Amino acid sequence: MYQHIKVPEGGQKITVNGDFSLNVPDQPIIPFIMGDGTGIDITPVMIKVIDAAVAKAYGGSKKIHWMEVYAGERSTAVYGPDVWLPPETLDAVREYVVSIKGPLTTPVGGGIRSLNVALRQELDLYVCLRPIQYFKGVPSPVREPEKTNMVIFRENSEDIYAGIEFEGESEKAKRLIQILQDEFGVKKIRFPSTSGIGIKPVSREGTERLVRKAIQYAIVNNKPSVTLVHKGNIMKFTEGAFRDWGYALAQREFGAELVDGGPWVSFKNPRTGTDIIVKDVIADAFLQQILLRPAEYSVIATLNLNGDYVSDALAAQVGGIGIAPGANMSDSIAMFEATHGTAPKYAGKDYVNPGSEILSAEMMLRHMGWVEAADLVISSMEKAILSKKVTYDFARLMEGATQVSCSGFGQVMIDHM
Ligand SMILES: NC(=O)C1=CN([C@@H]2O[C@H](COP(=O)(O)OP(=O)(O)OC[C@H]3O[C@@H](n4cnc5c(N)ncnc54)[C@H](OP(=O)(O)O)[C@@H]3O)[C@@H](O)[C@H]2O)C=CC1
Ligand SMILES: O=C(O)CCC(=O)C(=O)O
Ligand SMILES: [Mg+2]
Repeated sequence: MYQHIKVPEGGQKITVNGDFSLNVPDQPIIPFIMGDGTGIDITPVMIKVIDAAVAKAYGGSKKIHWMEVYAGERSTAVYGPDVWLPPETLDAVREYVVSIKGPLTTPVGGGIRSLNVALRQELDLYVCLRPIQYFKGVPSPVREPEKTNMVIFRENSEDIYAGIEFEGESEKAKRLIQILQDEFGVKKIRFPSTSGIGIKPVSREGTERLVRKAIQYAIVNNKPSVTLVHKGNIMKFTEGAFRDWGYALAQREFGAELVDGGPWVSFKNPRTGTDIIVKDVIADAFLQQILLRPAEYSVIATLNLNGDYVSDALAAQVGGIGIAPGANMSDSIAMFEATHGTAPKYAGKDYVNPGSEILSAEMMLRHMGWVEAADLVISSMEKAILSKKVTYDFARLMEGATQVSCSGFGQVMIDHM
């Protein structure tokens, strides 16, 4: 049925019900993308650790059947020189519902557009969910890292990531600038003859579906607040509109009411009766407040570019992007992936921290309802860190640590299960 994807025998598909709940068989087939760069180091370690956790948690009654699907450099090797994202990869990710990927390279300036962004857009994985959690013993640049406890909902389908860009001095850029000047009265393009032009679409629908998910998450997980992070003072009809549409949604769909005349709004959590405040903050102020007053923030809903910046910044506060997991989700499909990239200087050296991808897989197990295996991943991660047998990123900041390799850290985790 597929050209190059080999469907494992003995496994079954995860399926989705009408209410978007999952039917997860005991032997599910999970597609994975190995990833470029350090993907070849971390993905096999992730698989080994997750297989060990599942085997230990369920005594052999459950098992994941991993199915490699291709994107990035491995895809060009398998499908041909210019095939970076074969259609059958998208088909398989859709068909098998839950998947995981390693990082994929995107060149700066010219060259292919991001495959990571393409996967999110093609599959309409509109939520990028990135929890920021502190593990005891992890070295952090801040004094009280345990106060940083947030969950980022990054809008994943719009904003400047739509890739509508025209190179400076190209015919298209010149035409667009001409139209802006002639038809829209634009006078403020400082150097029109050499300006590249980028377009930033942000819609009400896109904002509402993201903010709705963030508020629902706050309700289910009994969180005290949802903060809309934006740069709406400068970009009024994109980032400012994100804020306004977010507040309007909270009022319309969740019955939130103005706090002290607004703009903050608040409503009672229907499950627990506690207050949930929906507030907003401008992105630059947010970036200093997460260092100075992190405990004031809980669930974060933000646009695509802000979410990208904020993810790495918050990850650094709890130990870095070596331990920063994530998921890309639509209502039905979920593709898990680390926050970090391919770290090319370390590729193939069995060196980097596999923690982000392992914790992304932990989110995947929880999403599948395999809570016992997910708990085992978390507890073995905690014990591994407390044993101080850690990869270079933690070892260089920890006193008395023993530095282990990428696969070595996976083994330390397994030894602690
Ligand atoms: N979702 C995805 O697939 C993503 C892909 N990318 C792509 O990755 C490529 C490289 O991007 P770059 O900007 O260098 O960002 P990276 O996230 O790949 O690396 C930046 C730095 O983060 C640290 N780091 C990254 N991964 C790990 C890890 N597993 N363990 C410990 N530390 C880690 C390293 O820090 P140090 O030098 O201090 O050791 C590294 O030099 C680009 O092509 C980019 O587009 C980027 C982000 C996400
Ligand atoms: O697509 C890329 O290469 C970068 C993506 C990224 O930085 C992210 O998803 O956080
Ligand atoms: Mg990023």
